[in-house]
Amino acid sequence: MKLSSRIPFRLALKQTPEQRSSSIDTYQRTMLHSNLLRLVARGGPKRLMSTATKLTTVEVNDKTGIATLTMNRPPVNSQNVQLLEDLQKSITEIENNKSRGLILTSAMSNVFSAGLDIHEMYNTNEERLRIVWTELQNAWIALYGSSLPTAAAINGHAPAGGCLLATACEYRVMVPNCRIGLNETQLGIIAPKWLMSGFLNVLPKRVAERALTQGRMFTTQEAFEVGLVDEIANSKEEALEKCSAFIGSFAKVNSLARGLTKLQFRAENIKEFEKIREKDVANFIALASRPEIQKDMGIYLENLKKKGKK
Ligand SMILES: CCCCCCCCCC/C=C\CC(=O)SCCNC(=O)CCNC(=O)[C@H](O)C(C)(C)COP(=O)(O)OP(=O)(O)OC[C@H]1O[C@@H](n2cnc3c(N)ncnc32)[C@H](O)[C@@H]1OP(=O)(O)O
Repeated sequence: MKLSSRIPFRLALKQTPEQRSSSIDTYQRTMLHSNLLRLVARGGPKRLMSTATKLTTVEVNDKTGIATLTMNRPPVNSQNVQLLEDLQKSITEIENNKSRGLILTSAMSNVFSAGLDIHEMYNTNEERLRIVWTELQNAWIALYGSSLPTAAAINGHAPAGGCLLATACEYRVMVPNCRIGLNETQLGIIAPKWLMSGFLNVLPKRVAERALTQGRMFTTQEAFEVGLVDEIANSKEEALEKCSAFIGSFAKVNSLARGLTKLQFRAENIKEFEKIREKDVANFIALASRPEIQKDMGIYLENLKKKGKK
């Protein structure tokens, strides 16, 4: 089951708060049960494979059984609807193919992901905005809610939505001289709580609050010092090796117990997210449609283009 195939939230909205909370618990139980079945199924033999969607590839190492999911949308892996959908397909595939863990990385040489594709939000209609935001939510919950061990080999810059994907993983290894962070306040926008939750999981509250209010982009070294990334690697290859070593550290741990323990840690955030996900889409549409936000997006895109030409 894809975690994004979620509780029947429209039904839950018609219920009393008590009924709603019980529906959410039912969802959680269903989610844990389905992840449990997947974990039990994972006990079988490993398979070697290499597959691709339009914008992602999945390669499973036949020796370690670890899958590497690579985002490949030049020039900067900005997250359009296609990339967000392909990420979900690849995550589901990795969860179903008996892989031992998932490493997320990028095919670009200096960018992990530039976050949401701003072109997708600029000069568009409400329906498109709804699709963009829903697919971002779906991609995030598929990664954040996966019971597999997950790690990000951050081989380049990871602003905003790039940081979101990296912090949805359990472990992060980053190459030097890049930047990572949630820069939303710098753009004059407010990231919703669920979007911050991975960040809040890994940083002390005080550090997270300051970084989020400043819209701070950490250098690799700074990110390592505050704990936003776990290790620094000198190359993408080394980052992949370190991520594999992290996933390998669970080799002797019962995978069912591991996965369920992880999900218990994340259940509260997932539950909160499920409660507000529809409202969150409406909020995003309202925010992104505002004329002043549209104007700022246009200026931001122009500046990015000018910078690119320098
Ligand atoms: C203003 C946004 C308003 C949003 C409204 C509501 C949103 C509410 C909630 C917010 C949640 C998530 C938000 C996001 O994820 S928004 C995206 C934020 N991302 C950024 O700010 C990153 C911007 N990009 C960069 O800083 C740099 O590109 C880079 C990633 C550090 C890479 O630098 P580089 O020198 O290697 O490449 P560069 O020359 O800058 O870019 C190459 C081309 O790619 C285009 N481009 C870069 N980033 C984006 C992007 N996010 N969306 C679309 N296009 C992007 C850039 O314009 C260049 O294009 P061209 O070749 O000149 O045509």
